[in-house]
Amino acid sequence: AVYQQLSDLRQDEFDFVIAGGGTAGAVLASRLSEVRGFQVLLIEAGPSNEGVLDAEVPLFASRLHNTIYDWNFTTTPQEFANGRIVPYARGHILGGSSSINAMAYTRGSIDDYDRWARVTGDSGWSWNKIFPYFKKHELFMQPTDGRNITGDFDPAVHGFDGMTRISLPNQLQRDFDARFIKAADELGGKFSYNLDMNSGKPLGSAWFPSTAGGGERRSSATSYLTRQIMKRKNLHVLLNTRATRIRQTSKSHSSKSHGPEFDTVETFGNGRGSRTFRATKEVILSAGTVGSPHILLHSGFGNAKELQSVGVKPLVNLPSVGKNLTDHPLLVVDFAADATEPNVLADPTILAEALEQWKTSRTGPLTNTVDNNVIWGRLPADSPFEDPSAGPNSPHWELLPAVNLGNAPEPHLSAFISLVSPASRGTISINSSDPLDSPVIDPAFFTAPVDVASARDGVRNIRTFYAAKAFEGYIKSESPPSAGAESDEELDAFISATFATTWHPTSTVKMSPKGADYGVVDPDLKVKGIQGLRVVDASVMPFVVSAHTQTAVYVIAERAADMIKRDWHERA
Ligand SMILES: Cc1cc2nc3c(=O)[nH]c(=O)nc-3n(C[C@H](O)[C@H](O)[C@H](O)COP(=O)(O)OP(=O)(O)OC[C@H]3O[C@@H](n4cnc5c(N)ncnc54)[C@H](O)[C@@H]3O)c2cc1C
Repeated sequence: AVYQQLSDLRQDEFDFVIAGGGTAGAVLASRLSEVRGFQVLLIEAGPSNEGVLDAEVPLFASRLHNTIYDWNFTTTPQEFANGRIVPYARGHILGGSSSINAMAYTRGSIDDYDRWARVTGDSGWSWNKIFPYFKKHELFMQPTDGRNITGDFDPAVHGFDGMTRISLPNQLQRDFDARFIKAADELGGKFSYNLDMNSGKPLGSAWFPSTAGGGERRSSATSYLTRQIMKRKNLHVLLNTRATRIRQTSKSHSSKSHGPEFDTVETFGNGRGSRTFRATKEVILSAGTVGSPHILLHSGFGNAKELQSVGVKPLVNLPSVGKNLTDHPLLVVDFAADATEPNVLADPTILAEALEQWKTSRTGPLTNTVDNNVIWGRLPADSPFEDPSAGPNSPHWELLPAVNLGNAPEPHLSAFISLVSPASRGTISINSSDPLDSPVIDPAFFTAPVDVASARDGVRNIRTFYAAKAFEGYIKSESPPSAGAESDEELDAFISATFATTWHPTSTVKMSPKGADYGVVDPDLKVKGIQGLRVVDASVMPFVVSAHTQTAVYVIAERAADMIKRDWHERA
């Protein structure tokens, strides 16, 4: 059942209490409630995703920023940006960031997951062991325009009966998509066509799949918390309620070998007072890379001195909480182009027609996400920097072409450049003892010089790609503010003045080997040194994957659900 407010829920005790109904939280609630004997409570700070049109129409994704469906965070002033503050969207809605994201469906490389296995000492996180979970999550389907996609993807690496509908672009972009493939063939080498960049070897140019299968957004809420699943008597979904702290109670167990048990979640419901919920089996934090360390810090988990300095009583000495924040910075380079693709979002007449088409048949321009194509590449082999990537299959940058998007009325072609193997590390911290205050978010973008080098390399590579003969007569010239920036210094000034985020923060509650004196959770995602508490979301990644992060979160949650079921000797 779904409860809109705290007072609607009668029960106070459950087997599992999950804080955060986002990407990972919804997967866990769905999978754990497959076991009829498990009573599961999912607590989400935001409202329902039901009936939110902007969260259904793929091309409307950007309209969800700065709304009630976004936490509307901002970063601290960023040093490399001369003190500029960067907006930092996070989903505040059932389905979390999967309900507001750009829907790119990318897994990362073999090396990304094999590095996780290596640094945690758990082979279960390796590419080969995780691979079945990609298939369990994915329901790959035909694009809604019905075109023949043979040769555009490799069926062997996809799942066809999983939970989340995935597809290649639902509609081709006239003028552009064919030229993109031609350019890849013409230039070859690092730009060569890659049949399927979700094979674990993403480098090269490829078609770009998304979680907009069937022409509409598929989030963890629409795919794992369907109406049918929501009818389960043992599944309770509480909306509009914040988890504020994790606590011990008089009922908590404690043992010398396993430490104290944290079995209770303190909540606050939208101005309607607070209440606690007890988990007889486990509390699971799934509040995301910003939310999970925020709750832990306010509960007294962290660096004792730092907690004391803001008036929080230290309870569990875990100095890594909130550290290692890793994110992918983003740049946009624009080109004037002879692009005849309609600018749907900027023209009210075209938009009205496109919306009608979407409503009647889930076809047309609104079914696509911002990009149909992608290029993944690496810094040159002779780069003087220590390689921050997981290995030779992991890209340093991603180039995403977008046609006629944004408010500029004149035809243009953009390239989004995302730095997907960054070396910079930031922090999530708190500056008060009030858990309702916003956390302090400092991604410390571009504090590692290799990230600046990757950004310059990305800009230079999109220029090389767009200079292919395939684009002759189509691309006219590069537009300001990047136009004319050639030297390292000129490019650095452009990067510093304009970079934003790709919204891929991870690693603030990172995994480390059992027994390690760093990290926050063990490879089974249990918080070190205590009992009864796991963290399952993007925050546990020991390193960010060199890809958009939602798919990695889905497979973390799928594996976690299996681990939890196994621990409690239950099977669906
Ligand atoms: C604008 C945007 C665009 C993106 N684009 C893409 C993309 O195209 N492809 C891709 O792969 N990835 C993308 N990402 C990243 C991806 O969506 C995230 O990595 C992933 O969804 C994170 O999952 P999560 O479960 O860790 O956190 P989330 O999905 O963010 O879930 C956390 C949930 O916890 C809730 N919560 C937080 N604090 C509390 C609290 N105290 N009490 C109760 N509930 C709480 C939140 O409201 C939220 O619902 C994007 C993200 C954003 C924000």
